[in-house]
Amino acid sequence: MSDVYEGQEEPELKNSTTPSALRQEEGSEEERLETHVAQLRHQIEEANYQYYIKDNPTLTDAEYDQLMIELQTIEHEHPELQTPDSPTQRVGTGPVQDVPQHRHPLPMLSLANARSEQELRDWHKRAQNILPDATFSYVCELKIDGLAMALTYGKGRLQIGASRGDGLVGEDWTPNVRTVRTIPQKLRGDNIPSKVEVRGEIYMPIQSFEKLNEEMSDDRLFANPRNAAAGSLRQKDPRITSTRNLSFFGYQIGYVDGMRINSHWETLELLRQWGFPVNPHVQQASTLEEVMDYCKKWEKERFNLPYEIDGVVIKINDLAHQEELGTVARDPRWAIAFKYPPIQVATQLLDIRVNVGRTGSINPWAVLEPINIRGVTVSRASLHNEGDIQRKDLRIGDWVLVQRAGEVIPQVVKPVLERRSGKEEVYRLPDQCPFCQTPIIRIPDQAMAYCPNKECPERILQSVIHFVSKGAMDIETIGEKMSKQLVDAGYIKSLSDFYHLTEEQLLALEGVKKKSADNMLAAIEASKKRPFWHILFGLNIRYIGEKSAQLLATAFGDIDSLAHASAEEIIKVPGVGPEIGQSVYNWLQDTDNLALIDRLRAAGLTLKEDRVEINGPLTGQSFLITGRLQAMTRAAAEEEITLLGGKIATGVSKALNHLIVGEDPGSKLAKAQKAGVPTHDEEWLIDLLKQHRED
Ligand SMILES: NC(=O)c1ccc[n+]([C@@H]2O[C@H](COP(=O)([O-])OP(=O)(O)OC[C@H]3O[C@@H](n4cnc5c(N)ncnc54)[C@H](O)[C@@H]3O)[C@@H](O)[C@H]2O)c1
Ligand SMILES: [Zn+2]
Repeated sequence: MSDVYEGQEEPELKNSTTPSALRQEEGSEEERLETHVAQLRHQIEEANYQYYIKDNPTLTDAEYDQLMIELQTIEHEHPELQTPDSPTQRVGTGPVQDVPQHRHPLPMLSLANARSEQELRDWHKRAQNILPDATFSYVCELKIDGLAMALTYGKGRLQIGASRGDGLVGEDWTPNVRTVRTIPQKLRGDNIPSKVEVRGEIYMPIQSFEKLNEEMSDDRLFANPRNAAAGSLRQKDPRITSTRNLSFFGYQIGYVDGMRINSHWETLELLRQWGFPVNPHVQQASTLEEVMDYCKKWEKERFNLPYEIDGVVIKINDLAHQEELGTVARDPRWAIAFKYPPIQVATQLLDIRVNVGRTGSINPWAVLEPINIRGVTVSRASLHNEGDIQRKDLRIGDWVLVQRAGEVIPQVVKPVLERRSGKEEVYRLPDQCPFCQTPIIRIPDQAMAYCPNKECPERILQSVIHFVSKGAMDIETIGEKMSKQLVDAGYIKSLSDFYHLTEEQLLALEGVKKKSADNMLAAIEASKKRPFWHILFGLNIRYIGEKSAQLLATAFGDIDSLAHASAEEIIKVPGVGPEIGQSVYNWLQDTDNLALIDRLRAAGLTLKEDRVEINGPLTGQSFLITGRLQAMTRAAAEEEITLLGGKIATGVSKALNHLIVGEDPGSKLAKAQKAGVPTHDEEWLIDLLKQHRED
């Protein structure tokens, strides 16, 4: 988690307001308390800004929560210190200036937290005291770790998608929200109100988060899927949002015109009918014991989910009860979040070592005293880069907090300063690559260090392992072990050597029989037909992930056009950006790399976007778009059609299969009608794409 603490001072953590802690300071007791409260508020405001506006938290959630609890406790004990603008009274933080604002017709609230069974019981007791005669039933939901959105539909069509902001005024992100594929543009069914506001969570699946971070430069890594989701949604260019694989779960109706809904469970059912994804694990409960069981069950099972949750939300089912219970400050009384403890454990940092990545990056990693975190023994963790180690001030011998969230690789969060003995050693990156002894280079303004030696054995091995992997050349029969055997035997010095391997060579390797040698050769042969973008991805160009490889392949069509493009032209491709663009450009300026491309071409690889070869559900069909689309940009629509195998025609002819007609269509419409080409509206296209999208 490289972003934690960046540029921030360590917050002073105090757990209680014991007078002894305060007495040591100057001034009267009240003054000291006031100053302390002001400090807390300032720290929380600052953390809110970094978290909600910059999508780049400077505290861990646990640290933030601790500050908040402290402030709440003081305000509770000293009501005279409470102010209406205290962070305890408001959610989130106001919208940023240059984004259109959206005033929520009904405030978007936060949730009170329970961290133990007792706190859950206390919540229940408070509700029961207000409504002594009521028999409550509950709905239990997973607390998806994303960002809350309010989606306004008029006559069944999506009109506004807004973030929560400070609960009263949010940011209007409608064009970006439209790119989230699981959010319906149009409600389904015939039970559709004239106006309705649907609330839910936009989130990023863990897998997409990890992929995205692979493509980000190391000093811009997202701390967690929540920040990645927020950062991806809050983009000036919706085209970037559209590449980020965001998803959505609906969980509430903010308001609705002319429709009577009696329970929260009914709400969820309606949302499903209208076409919203509703989390499949929602469950009804009739007793608090059942609620507890649900909380316990998901505390364990949450690690098997493809997205992150940070707790469970419990809502009182009956909407009449909800209304009577109302809200207090920023939280409804009828709901509570049962939060899971952070998955951080302390252990000792025994050593720091480095490995070399497939692009030559020097990657330090932590050797840890083995420790069990949620059922998995962790003995090593990634440390990203030297800058990150310095920022966190990690020293060899330190006790450190390690966390493992979801499938995410274990991370060293920070040292436990209180446990320092003074014998800890400050770490410095070696001056030479430990695998080939070449002096390491550092690129100015980048946190990363690299082994520049293209013949570095470790770098070659890692690049080979990547080349044969699934998203790249998909040479299934060659795994990591075989890759190492091939490199060690000296057969593979360059990626193109794969295409000159002989059966004889393979049979000479330990444990290789004729059958497996034949299988390997067949798989290598088959890989020649891999579409261009997979090859581009397989070439181990710094920052190029699957998505950017697809974007580049679609934009340039073939390797020669890409190699002749200027850095500016590459950067201009929507979703690519300066870092990736510059990296691709630099890579293609290198004569060794160009020679590799020539050898791959000579071996028979397809280094162009052969559209017929994208064997997708739309293969063999041609499309043309005229007029303005509402839900997505034309470029995004064309890109998706292409990725599904469809072809974008250059003009109207009898051979054209589909003309998509947006708003204010041009002359193509008349031409198409004359030529008898089928025409469709945008919704038809959206349905078609939706139908064929593999998740
Ligand atoms: N690290 C930091 O610096 C920092 C700063 C600010 C906030 N935070 C984190 O954010 C929390 C406070 O944020 P918050 O005000 O969004 O409160 P919250 O996250 O505790 O709970 C409210 C939110 O839960 C979400 N949610 C997910 N699933 C839901 C469901 N099924 N039903 C209803 N809501 C659901 C919604 O987005 C809603 O807005 C803190 O406890 C802290 O963990 C951290
Ligand atoms: Zn090296």
